[in-house]
Amino acid sequence: MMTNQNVVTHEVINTLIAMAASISNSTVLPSATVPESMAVLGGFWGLPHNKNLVKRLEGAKVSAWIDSMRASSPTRAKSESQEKRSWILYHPSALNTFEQIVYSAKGKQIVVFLDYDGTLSPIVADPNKAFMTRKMRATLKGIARHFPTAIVTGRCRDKVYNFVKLAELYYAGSHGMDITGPTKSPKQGNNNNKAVLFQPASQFLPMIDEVYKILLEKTKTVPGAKVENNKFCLSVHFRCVDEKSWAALAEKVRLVLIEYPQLRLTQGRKVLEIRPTIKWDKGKALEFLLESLGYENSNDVFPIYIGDDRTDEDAFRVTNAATPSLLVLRSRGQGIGILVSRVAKETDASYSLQDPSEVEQFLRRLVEWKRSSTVTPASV
Ligand SMILES: O=P(O)(O)OC[C@H]1O[C@H](O[C@H]2O[C@H](CO)[C@@H](O)[C@H](O)[C@H]2O)[C@H](O)[C@@H](O)[C@@H]1O
Repeated sequence: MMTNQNVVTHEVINTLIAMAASISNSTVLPSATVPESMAVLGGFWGLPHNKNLVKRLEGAKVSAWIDSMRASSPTRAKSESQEKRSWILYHPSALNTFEQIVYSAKGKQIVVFLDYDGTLSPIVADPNKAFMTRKMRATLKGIARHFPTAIVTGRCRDKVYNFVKLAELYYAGSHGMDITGPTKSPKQGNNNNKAVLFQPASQFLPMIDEVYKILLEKTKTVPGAKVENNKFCLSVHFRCVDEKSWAALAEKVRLVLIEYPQLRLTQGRKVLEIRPTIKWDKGKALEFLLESLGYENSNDVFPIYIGDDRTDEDAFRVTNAATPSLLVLRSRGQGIGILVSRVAKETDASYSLQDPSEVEQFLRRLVEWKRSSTVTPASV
């Protein structure tokens, strides 16, 4: 006999899939995908929904998003914990291991990839005021003089350009869905770089704009909530929202997204990010840029990727989905990922730095190392 407990509806399965995806890789799968293997669980699609169970699962999904946002922005109290002390053994400071890093890069072309928020600029309450220091800009200028350098960010490309203001860099905005090359040579000469422009999600622009307007409207009653239009993706900010209202805000976002199965959601530092379901992320952007620079299948390149957020894991992590010959960082076995964090976090990065000021120190040492290693005997 069928009881309420064993009634598993299509909707419940979809919610379960979305929850599992949200927990494992922050991905909301298209609602149409119900694995056949799960049908055997019940084999009774179309029977009345168990509304309480559905509600509980939907609530669990919202809680999973919130837990994930919390995990991305843990409190400082944990920074000196035992956990951090053992974590650092596996993710040593890139400053303390600098010599080892540059030794591995010997004879190879270093290419530098940098996330923006939390990596080049400190995290602040107002996303429009996430300025980087002059010192950081000067160091970045030096870096770009010696190595191809790209900013890879969830931000809108124009907005991040206005913060960084360096025309000699590559920019990959909207989580890598909006890529351009330098418009100026780092050495002030002619710009011989081939023009690079890649926008794999252009067809989603009208939908993103539509969802932006809906979210603005739906979230306006939640004090502190902000919705940011990052061109090919959106961010819903929780940082200035009372934690008691986080679940309600996340629920509003969930309800809007039900109507847009072509969009998916990821969690960052007190932010929910909404973007197209295309197979494109910061890792793919890194591969694309290496390829544009002529380093496809090359052993002579040493990419260094520095980032602080969950979305940077796509670049740290092994990926061989689209281009099996190109693997990201660890799997290339020749580059490194550096996580910027004061606390222990699960990561595929090999090294760590504590904050943007340590990132600046690391980059400055890289410039000094390059300068000293290219000094010719005649110029000494
Ligand atoms: O890939 P990123 O460059 O790290 O972009 C991720 C998000 O960064 C920004 O939000 C974060 O920084 C804000 C300013 O410090 C902070 O207020 C917010 O809480 C952080 O999540 C940016 O505003 C978002 O649009 C990006 O998605």
